[in-house]
Amino acid sequence: MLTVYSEDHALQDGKAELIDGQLLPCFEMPRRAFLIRDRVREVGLGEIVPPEDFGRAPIERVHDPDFVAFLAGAWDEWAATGRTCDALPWTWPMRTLRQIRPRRIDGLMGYYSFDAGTPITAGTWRAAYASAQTALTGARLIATGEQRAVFALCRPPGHHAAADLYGGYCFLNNAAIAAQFLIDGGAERVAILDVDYHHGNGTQAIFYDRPDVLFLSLHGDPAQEFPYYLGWGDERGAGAGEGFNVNYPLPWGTGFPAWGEAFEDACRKVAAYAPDVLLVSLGVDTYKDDPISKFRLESEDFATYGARIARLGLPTLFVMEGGYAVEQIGINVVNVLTGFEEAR
Ligand SMILES: NCCCCCC(=O)NO
Ligand SMILES: [Zn+2]
Repeated sequence: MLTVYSEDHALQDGKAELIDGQLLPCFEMPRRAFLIRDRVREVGLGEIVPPEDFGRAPIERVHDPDFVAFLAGAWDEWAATGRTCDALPWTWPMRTLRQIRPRRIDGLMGYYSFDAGTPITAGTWRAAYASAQTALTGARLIATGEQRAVFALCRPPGHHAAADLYGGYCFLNNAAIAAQFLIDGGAERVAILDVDYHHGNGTQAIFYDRPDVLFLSLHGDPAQEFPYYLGWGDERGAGAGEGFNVNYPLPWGTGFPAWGEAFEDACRKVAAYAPDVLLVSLGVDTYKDDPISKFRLESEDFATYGARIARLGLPTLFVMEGGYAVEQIGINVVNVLTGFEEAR
């Protein structure tokens, strides 16, 4: 399996995130992608290639141009105020307040974000842009038939980012950008299967009223888990998209037996939808030792579900999302991919 990877991911190297009531070192760190890359090399998964550059147009097919312009210029605006630390929002336009775009960078960050755990740094825009290009390159390789399965080693991740919203360590929604690129290139149906521990609220929101992209997500029950305010079981899509959004909220402590049951149901729904391409938002924070998550998958379970994905027999693009048990991340990610390869 070919891997697409950009060294520019390392330009996103935040110093701190607000979590558990304190500023802690960022869990979403460059070492995550380095260790995944090293494991890909170690097992000989396949060639590793840099992304092509598709420009901003495919990004703006998903994200609002004013949001993209904000992300591209946010660090400079922050630095122009004389501050050198990471840029973190600290106030948001909640109930009773207007959804109006202020001028001050502090207000703009609150307008465009939904948490204080996603630092904007001097390198954020270049890293996020490269991550989107990484997913787009994988999509092109699949669309042209050059590859049947590709691993887009994206960092920063993307599934929490919506049309004009960032958060959850995500700035641009790599999987959604790739899905839209495939649709624009002639695909009639694309399925996005999100196996990250957290609900892909951004991906859901982007395609919620559309039948041409089926979104399915297994995740920590939002009644008790981030992102809390989306990902509930009664969210099935809207308008023409009714029935094309499927959430599987699962309780803390969920292990592979229960997780696998939901996953099997999701796979059957993907098969019934018969997409031209399957995208997998591959987060491995479902692992039992993940420091910020509460499922109980073992490393071998990742190979098991990778093989199940292969048995769908679809052109498949794996897009890297979360996973913070850093010393094990390479093994868990590549277990999915080798499990897939061995079952093809
Ligand atoms: N800082 C709060 C938790 C962010 C979750 C990031 C993630 O892994 N999403 O999939
Ligand atoms: Zn996650």
